[in-house]
Amino acid sequence: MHNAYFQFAAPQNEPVYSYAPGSPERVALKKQLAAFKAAPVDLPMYINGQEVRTGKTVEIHPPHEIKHKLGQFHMGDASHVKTAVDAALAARAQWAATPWEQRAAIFLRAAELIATKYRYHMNAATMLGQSKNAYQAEIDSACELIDFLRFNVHYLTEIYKQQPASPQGIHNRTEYRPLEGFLLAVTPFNFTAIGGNLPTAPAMCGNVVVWKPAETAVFAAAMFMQILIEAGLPAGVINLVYADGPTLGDICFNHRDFAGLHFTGSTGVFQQMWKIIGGNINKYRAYPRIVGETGGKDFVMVHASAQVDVVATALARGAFEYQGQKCSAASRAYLPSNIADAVLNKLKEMLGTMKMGTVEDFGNFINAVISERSFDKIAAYIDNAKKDPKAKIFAGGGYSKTDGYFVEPTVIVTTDPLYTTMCEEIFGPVLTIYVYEADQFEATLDIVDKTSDYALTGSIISQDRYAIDLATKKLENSAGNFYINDKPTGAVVGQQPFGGARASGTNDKAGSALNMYRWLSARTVKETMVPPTDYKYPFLSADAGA
Ligand SMILES: NC(=O)c1ccc[n+]([C@@H]2O[C@H](COP(=O)([O-])OP(=O)(O)OC[C@H]3O[C@@H](n4cnc5c(N)ncnc54)[C@H](O)[C@@H]3O)[C@@H](O)[C@H]2O)c1
Ligand SMILES: N[C@@H](CCC=O)C(=O)O
Repeated sequence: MHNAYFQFAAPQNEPVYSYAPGSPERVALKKQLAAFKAAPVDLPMYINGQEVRTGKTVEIHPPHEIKHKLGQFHMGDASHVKTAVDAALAARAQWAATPWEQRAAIFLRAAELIATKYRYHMNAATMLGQSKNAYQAEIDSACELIDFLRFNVHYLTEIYKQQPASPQGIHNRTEYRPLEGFLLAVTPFNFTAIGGNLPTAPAMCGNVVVWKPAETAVFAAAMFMQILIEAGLPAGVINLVYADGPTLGDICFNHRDFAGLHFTGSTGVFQQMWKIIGGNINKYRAYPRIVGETGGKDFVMVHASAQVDVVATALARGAFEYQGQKCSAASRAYLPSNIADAVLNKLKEMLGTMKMGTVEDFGNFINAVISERSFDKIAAYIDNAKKDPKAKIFAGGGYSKTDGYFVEPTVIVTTDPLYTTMCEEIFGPVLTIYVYEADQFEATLDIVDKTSDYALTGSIISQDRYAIDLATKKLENSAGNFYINDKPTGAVVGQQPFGGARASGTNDKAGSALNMYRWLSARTVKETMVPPTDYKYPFLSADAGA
């Protein structure tokens, strides 16, 4: 029974802990890392609120310490995907009818549990499973995930308030229903927060979800699922399955009740899914909503007026934090000839101080890349650059997979603005730099715009306001998130809604009201207080026959 309009506190961004030497959070996190390393985990799927163990197990190893076994997860097959879809559909009616304040409370409670009781569990699982240092885990698996949960509750509350006008004698209203069917959330390895956001954003809206995380991120995903259950998420609302992509797609994309896809990952996989959904369009009850945030080839454009230290720092952080495995990572930069040498030398000096190794050693800025497949792909790009006359390895270039998948932060300088590594997404710690004549700023902006099919993030670094204005205008379509005098990474929920256009995705801006609208289907209801009782218009009765 609703007998009040409920309000939720306006959300604030979760404060980022520093993990500085001697801090209590550093002690607590190290303790949790040690605990996880001492006791291997056995991770089930979660279908209809039940833990499902198949016995077909896949081992989990930290990418930076591949000989250590962290535990295992239980792989599912087509039958588990089917059961998950059935469980979701069975849960739908009751969940959709549950009042907003009750649904919201579950996600706010999950946010609170992560902020307090499970902060170090989430961070340690992300550090060990996905090879993130403490700071990178903190901004992801603690703060960004908490922010997604709290801010999305706020955005949805604001959406529900939006109502049409009602003139005298008529009451109009808009109801924001969940979609008719189930949602599929398919999530990438690189951000635990994205893994958490993709199933929960539609679920908040009253939808039911089948969630498949990347195999390399199962540890943190399962931890988050346990927290959702502890927070009171009813059985069947979100069903976490581990299945290979094509098997999952075969069941979900052929189902009459498939209502939408919430995807983040590579462009190729998303385009393949879209094609299959398009080919099956006659099978569905309604047009599925398709939201996908995908790859990037993110740029840093530097003007002749830029400060050397600002540029070198933006490149060092933007390109190499989390080993360049952010969709937003700077992977191509354009330096003006007047400061290029100074920037390159400063950058090399910074890279020389970056330590690489395990996540337990908090002195390491660089950890491992996610998998052997990824390592081999990155190493091939580096090897090709070593052989190509158009490219020169300016810094780094080394790699080893003896103990873990380690790739040195690598800077390639090229004489060709269309060299392969200026165009293709590598998704590793490789930055390619093209030096342009300082008086060719505007022509180089055209090159920046046309070089890549992607349009995710980009930066302009300049002290000249006219140059900033020109770049902002000319690169309007080149990046969904555009930064002025900053690195192109590190968007914060509620501050820089995130997403790109062109081949980078549908630009529905994760962590914003725009995204929440995609999971709602509006019904408009008009009620007439005193209905008319005669079909004739007034003018007909007044001048009858004239
Ligand atoms: N734009 C963004 O907001 C954003 C954010 C994070 C990552 N990314 C992108 O994600 C990519 C890196 O993540 P990744 O390596 O996990 O991406 P990926 O495309 O390899 O995998 C993403 C998800 O899709 C699944 N998948 C793969 N093939 C499938 C298939 N045929 N059918 C169904 N599911 C399938 C994977 O198992 C995983 O769960 C990069 O391209 C990066 O730019 C984009
Ligand atoms: N919020 C992150 C998203 C990165 C995606 O992989 C950023 O802006 O760097």
